[in-house]
Amino acid sequence: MDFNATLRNIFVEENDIPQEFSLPGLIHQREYLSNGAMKTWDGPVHEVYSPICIKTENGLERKLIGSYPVCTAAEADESLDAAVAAYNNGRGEWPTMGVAERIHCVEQFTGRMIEQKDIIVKLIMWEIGKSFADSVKEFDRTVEYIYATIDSLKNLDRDSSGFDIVDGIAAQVRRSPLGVVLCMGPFNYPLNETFTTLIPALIMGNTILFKPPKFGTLLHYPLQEAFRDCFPKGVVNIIYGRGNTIVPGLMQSGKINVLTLIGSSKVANELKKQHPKVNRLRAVLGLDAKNAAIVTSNADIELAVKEIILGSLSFNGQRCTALKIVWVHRSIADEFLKKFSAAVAQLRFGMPWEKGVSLTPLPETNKIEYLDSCIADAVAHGASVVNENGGGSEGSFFYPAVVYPVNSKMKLYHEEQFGPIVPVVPFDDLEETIEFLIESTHGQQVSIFSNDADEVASLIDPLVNQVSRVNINTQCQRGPDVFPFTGRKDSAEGTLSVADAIRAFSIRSLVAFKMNETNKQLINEIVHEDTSNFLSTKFIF
Ligand SMILES: NC(=O)C1=CN([C@@H]2O[C@H](COP(=O)(O)OP(=O)(O)OC[C@H]3O[C@@H](n4cnc5c(N)ncnc54)[C@H](OP(=O)(O)O)[C@@H]3O)[C@@H](O)[C@H]2O)C=CC1
Ligand SMILES: O=C(O)[C@H](O)COP(=O)(O)O
Repeated sequence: MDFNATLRNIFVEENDIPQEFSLPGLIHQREYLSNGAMKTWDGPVHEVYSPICIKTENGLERKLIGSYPVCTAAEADESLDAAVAAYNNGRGEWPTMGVAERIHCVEQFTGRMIEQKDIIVKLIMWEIGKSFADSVKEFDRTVEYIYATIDSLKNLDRDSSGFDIVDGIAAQVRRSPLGVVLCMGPFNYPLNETFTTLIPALIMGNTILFKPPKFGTLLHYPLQEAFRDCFPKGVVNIIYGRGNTIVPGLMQSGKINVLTLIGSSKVANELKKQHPKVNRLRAVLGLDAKNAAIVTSNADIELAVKEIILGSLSFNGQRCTALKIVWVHRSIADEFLKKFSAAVAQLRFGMPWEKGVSLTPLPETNKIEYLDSCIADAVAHGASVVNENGGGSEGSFFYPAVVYPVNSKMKLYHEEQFGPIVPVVPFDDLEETIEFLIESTHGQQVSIFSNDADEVASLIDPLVNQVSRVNINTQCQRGPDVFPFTGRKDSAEGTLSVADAIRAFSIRSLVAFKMNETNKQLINEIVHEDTSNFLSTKFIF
């Protein structure tokens, strides 16, 4: 197959874009949601160019799809003040509202969100180049996550059975909100990763300042009015602009109580340092990873190839959970590489709306240059691209490269490439793979491929002490979303799953009663009042 010849057939002209996947014209947004109202913006805007390139008379060009405000620190500060006022030191309408009412607001919002599914899904596809099928999945999964969060909160509440008495003291545990949450997410799951933090933070009674990522901003517009209509004034504020210009001032103000960032550890560390009282800041972070696959001499090679293809190249490797380095026992390396390269050649690349495509355009404009530099560095240190056409690029497409043999002198051994390159490292002794994980600054997940029970068992213990999830004969992934999702070292802070996220965005406060006659009577009255309708009680674990 000639990669470049095939690509020439993929690119289309404007008029050839299938109608059902087109946007309803250019989407020029000039508003942002602050303090319960849409504020009109007449300042500078950011023009959004899709990673999807279109054939024009000037050659291939990223298609312009719309624009949005580039707010400044002044608008960000105003929105922050709105969130602070809505929280009102825990005395605002939202943090004091009963759980049942907050759930009701979130349900109403979700209903409105579902009405906007068509446009949101199309915008995910156009803004970040995710396949249409995967964009639909991202939307559906987000809605499921919201409903699961609601169920989880109801169950958390139901578990509270009044008071525990220890040493003559009765204590009730309440889950209280933390304050103002600054919420930021990455480009690769612009809807899902945002809502994974924003919704649990919101439902627990916190107020929100949300800044969408630069690739994946327009898709949040259809939700602005729903946020405005479903929540009290100032509870959700959305600010548009570049993170590096508007966020530092927010952190330096000391008014942010919780930083939640799904993105890179470099950004998270910088932002934490900017807070004047970092010990008063809670951070809930999902960060970068260098997840490894370990294919032992006892592996089912066909199965390993199938899983590692999915693990390393789904959405072009742009997943935090992607397999970003593959360790293969030297005795099976040739066979693995041959089968893996053949499987790569079977992957379909194409426009994101085409059925069955797995390789799609890359949104980051400097990405291809970075990926080329990784390959050049690996080649300079003795590796080569072993699959046909590997590393070729045109427009915003990059053909996956399988690079072998990778070693510790290379960037690809250490850095999170976050793109379609699969670095393969040969090993002789499993101890080498454990050493790699011990030395790594990351600690999210690992996948072991082996059919030997003793071998698998001998690896599990050392590996669970390095990463937060060990997958056996399967790729790394976040789901099912009810599983705890976190990481060690630089890969995370706090745990995100449905139930864990509710805990991450709240604090347990005690109400303690010395058990004398007066207090026994008081407790009876409180329990009676507050458990009459468990959902209306604010007394939850
Ligand atoms: N562990 C997890 O759960 C997940 C982790 N990730 C990680 O996310 C990364 C990819 O996403 P990416 O969008 O590139 O991540 P970034 O860290 O670059 O961006 C995340 C957010 O931080 C903002 N930001 C970036 N730079 C600054 C700055 N200097 N000051 C303030 N804010 C800033 C961005 O805004 P702006 O866009 O305006 O710059 C964006 O909203 C990968 O490392 C991936 O592993 C991705 C998904 C899940
Ligand atoms: O950004 C990511 O990679 C997501 O958190 C992982 O989700 P996935 O494993 O389901 O793709």
